[in-house]
Amino acid sequence: MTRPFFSRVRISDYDVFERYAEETLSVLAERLASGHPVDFQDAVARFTLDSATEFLFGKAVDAISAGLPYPPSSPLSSSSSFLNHPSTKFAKALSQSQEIIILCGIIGKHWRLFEFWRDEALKHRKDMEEFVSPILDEAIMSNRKDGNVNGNLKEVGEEETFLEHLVKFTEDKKVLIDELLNILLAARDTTASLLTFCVYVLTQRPDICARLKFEISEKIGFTRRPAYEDTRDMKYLRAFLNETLRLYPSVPIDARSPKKDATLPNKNDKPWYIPAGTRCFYSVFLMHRREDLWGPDALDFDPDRFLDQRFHRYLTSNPFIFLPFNAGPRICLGQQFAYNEASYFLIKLLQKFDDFSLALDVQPSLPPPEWKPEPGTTKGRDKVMLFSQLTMSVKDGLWVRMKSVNETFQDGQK
Ligand code: HEM
Repeated sequence: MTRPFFSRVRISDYDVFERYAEETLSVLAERLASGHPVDFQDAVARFTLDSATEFLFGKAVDAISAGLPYPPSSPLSSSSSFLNHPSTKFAKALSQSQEIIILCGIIGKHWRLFEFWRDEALKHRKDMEEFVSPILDEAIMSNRKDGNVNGNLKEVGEEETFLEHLVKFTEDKKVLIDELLNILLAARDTTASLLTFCVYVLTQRPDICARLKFEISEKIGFTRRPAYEDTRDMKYLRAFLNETLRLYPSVPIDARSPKKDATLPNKNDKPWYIPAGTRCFYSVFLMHRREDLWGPDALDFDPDRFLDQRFHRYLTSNPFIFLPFNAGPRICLGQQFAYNEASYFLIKLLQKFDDFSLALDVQPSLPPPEWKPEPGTTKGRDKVMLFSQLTMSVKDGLWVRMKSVNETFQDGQK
């Protein structure tokens, strides 16, 4: 019932992204103009939460209107209007539910003992339901009004939200909330992670930033909003997104368990025997950095590897070495939505900003100084601390400075 909703027409409706990208970029510009750096990771998590809730429920939680945090070292950091904003409650409940999911996954079947006295997720679920419940009621009522009580009209309507589509199948509020929150969890932090690491790379690689801007100037210019037809043909942008997902995959570790007893090949030895039901974890993060799979420059950030002969040499012949969205029947349903959303946001960002740099003076967590770069490893390469729960992020936010593109530059490129 979910799959038809992710059709091309639906996911290439860029109006959903426009409003929240505009709002996020103006909030960022305002804060930067006041002389403060911004936590880019926090800003894009607000953007992806607003776009995803609008796409799914037809109503955004409006997380961007809460404003942005100040660096923890700033005396302005704990404004009560920011901390008590209704969207902050929703976002916090979503993140804390995610932490419980991870714990539950790690502890496995003994998790029930931890919940002997109380349901750990209940409070967070209630906080989210407070927002979702009235929207559900409205969708159920309107479905009944349309005379579709028995759910006969199951095709996806043109202007329909995901929720309006789901209520044609069931009015069971528990099922509806589970479905919606499941997709929201899958959609928000993954795309926020991708955008965060894209900007981290831009702070390190002005050469890549210049090539992206060149492609934008050729295809769209610096004043027009991007359309689906523009982003579809932007090869360097897509290669940049893929290279970011290769070295900084949003989902760095994944797992599968076989339904029946199975074996896995073991290069120079007998195959591995995997009994049915055994959970096998694998690191997409490490696989994406292997020189035997990606070549001797596997550790270098180079989008061209998705455009030149290396693409055919390594990837066409062995496509399962690149798994940011996983593969097979349970491949990410939102893959195209994510590419569209990230492309849209990055184009708008690069149309408006320049000179991206890390604000290391306010960055709360930095890699320890003894982590010196070592050839053949990525130890000590990154200037920020990577952090991983279900998704990968920058520990304690990605604090950056960037400059608004000046008018002269814009005019010169038109
Ligand atoms: C850069 C962004 C994203 C990345 C890297 C990503 C990655 C993934 C991965 C690795 C999985 C498979 C998890 C597993 O092994 O079970 C997955 C599943 C899924 N993703 Fe995404 N995702 C992204 C964005 C999105 C978005 C924006 C949506 C929805 C709008 C979405 C919806 C889903 C859904 C519904 C599933 C479950 C599919 C199923 O089990 O059949 N994802 N995603």
